[in-house]
Amino acid sequence: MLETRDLTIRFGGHVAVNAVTCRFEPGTLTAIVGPNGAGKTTYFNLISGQLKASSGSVYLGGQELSGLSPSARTKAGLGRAFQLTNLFPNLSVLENVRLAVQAVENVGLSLFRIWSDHTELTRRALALLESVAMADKQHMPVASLPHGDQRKLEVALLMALDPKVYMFDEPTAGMSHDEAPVILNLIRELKKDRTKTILLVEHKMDVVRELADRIIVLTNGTLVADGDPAEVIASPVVQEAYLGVSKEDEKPLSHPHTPHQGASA
Ligand SMILES: Nc1ncnc2c1ncn2[C@@H]1O[C@H](COP(=O)(O)OP(=O)(O)OP(=O)(O)O)[C@@H](O)[C@H]1O
Repeated sequence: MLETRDLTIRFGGHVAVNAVTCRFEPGTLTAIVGPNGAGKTTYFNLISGQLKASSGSVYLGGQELSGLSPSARTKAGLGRAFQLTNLFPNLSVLENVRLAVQAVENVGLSLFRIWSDHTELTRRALALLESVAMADKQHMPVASLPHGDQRKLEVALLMALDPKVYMFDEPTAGMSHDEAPVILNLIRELKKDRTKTILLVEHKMDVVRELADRIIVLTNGTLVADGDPAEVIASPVVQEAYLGVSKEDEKPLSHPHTPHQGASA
């Protein structure tokens, strides 16, 4: 179980995440919604360690993660999408995924192991690429991929880690109508594994309605609603004050935008 306790960050005088205490259970997909600037991405950054909290703590399976680096948190089981800028832009799509699989397998520098495991690693890397419908792009350099493919590759790399917790920050943002279903299908598949905890920041209300087992609402950095999706969506306070949409409305919760630099998932 992932847990935040009184998690808080201040930027100067502005409290972007304000004492958020919340538990996320395995087998549950929790959607995190709220208006632009509510603190959703910042909350993710505090959990994954990209930002250092002003106060409060993060626990995963009882282990305190506060103070650990993002990579140490990844080792502990937190899965936040890679930023492609951290990859090898001139290596191919397949080579990048194979490196991710290899890193998790801890093959190390034994030349014999690398050679003998090569076929198996390639097979696993290809299977991951197939799951994001990118096997046909395996030989392309990562740097030359269009935006939608880059986002799909981020998800393939995340799956290579096989984390306990999957954190998706607007996973289909900027994708075409053809591409988005690939990612949504993958999330549907991941949900079937009851050992995984999934967090999803998402503006698209129809996606939230379909995928979420639970919704939490942040506004001005504060947790203002938490519960069953239908109840949270229907609650007058959320409808009127925070979402600004009518019950039947399928419009986004707020306007999608480009994620902040250094904070994309
Ligand atoms: N590194 C930073 N320095 C200063 N202020 C920041 C920083 N990161 C975020 N903020 C501020 O914190 C607040 C929360 O931003 P955040 O991006 O977390 O909101 P969000 O809910 O993810 O919004 P959106 O839906 O637009 O993505 C905003 O007022 C933002 O300007």
